Amino acid sequence: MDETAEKVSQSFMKEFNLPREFINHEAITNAYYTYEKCESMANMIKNRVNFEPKVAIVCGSGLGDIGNLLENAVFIAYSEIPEFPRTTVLGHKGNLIFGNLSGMPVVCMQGRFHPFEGYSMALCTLPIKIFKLLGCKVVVLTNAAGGLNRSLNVGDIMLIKDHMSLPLLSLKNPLIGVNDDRFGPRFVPINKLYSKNLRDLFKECSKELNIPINEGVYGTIGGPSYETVADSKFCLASGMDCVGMSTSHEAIVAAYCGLKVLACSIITDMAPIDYDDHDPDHSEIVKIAAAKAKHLERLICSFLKKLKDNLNLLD
Ligand SMILES: O=P(O)(O)O[C@@H]1C[C@H](O)[C@@H](CO)O1
Ligand SMILES: Nc1nc2[nH]cnc2c(=O)[nH]1
Repeated sequence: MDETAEKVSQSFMKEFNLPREFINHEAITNAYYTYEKCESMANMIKNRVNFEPKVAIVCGSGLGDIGNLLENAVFIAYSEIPEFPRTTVLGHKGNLIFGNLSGMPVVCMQGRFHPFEGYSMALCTLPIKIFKLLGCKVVVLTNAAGGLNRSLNVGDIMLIKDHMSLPLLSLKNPLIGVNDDRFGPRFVPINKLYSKNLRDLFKECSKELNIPINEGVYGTIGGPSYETVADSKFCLASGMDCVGMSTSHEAIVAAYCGLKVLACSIITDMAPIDYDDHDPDHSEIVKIAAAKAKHLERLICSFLKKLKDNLNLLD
């Protein structure tokens, strides 16, 4: 660590009375955002909205319009919630929206936090803990992703059946630090992370609406730089079907907190696997996600309706 970073870290630890061993970025965040602090953030929100959501929807890049579908919507800007992070990325507005969607009480996160913005994984996933404390049972994660598998096309919807996260594999994990059992257990099995029951329900919606979907493995890289050709080839050969910079760590914290997870990618571009391939461009990615969001919105609405008729899946 350089000298300035060390000084900042020292003064932070002194201010919050953290022992020396909390030098890890994730551990510091987790030590700071205690269960009690998260509870008081959740209580502040409950007092504002007087509404108990059962499902949380996290909107990916360019997918924030999902939030505008909610009936009797109540908006809370992230800036109104003390100690909640702020969004910094184009296509991520920064509101929690509460309301009903297909008869299901929902909270929608219109804009997410990414590790490349400088936030720890633990801070990026703080909202998931808040959703748990608000009473949510399910989280629906959405994202914009680059297609690696050449059987995918721009505009396709990919239901995530599993993930591979390069940051998470290398000890950048939101659960690092002293564990509070009130959130979840120390060690978390994640081999069945993306609920089969919820995926089956989503597949039924796809058939009924005649909106084809693919199923595959989502890969997470740290970003904000996109992949080199060699990176893409490595990711593809490792079994990733598409690649993005979010979602996996959120899914892990959801599972840790006992929430069921459904996750979908919109393929907004093809990740470069040849030196002549097109450069990924974030403003294009946001435009394409927004333009293709209608099908995903219809699927999510139909999924919530089915979930309402199968509330046993929430147990
Ligand atoms: O929030 P998501 O995962 O949808 O955002 C994607 C991944 C990067 O943040 C960005 C790259 O263009 O879009
Ligand atoms: N290539 C590529 N395309 C994307 N589209 C959205 N996210 C990504 C990413 O991480 N890589």
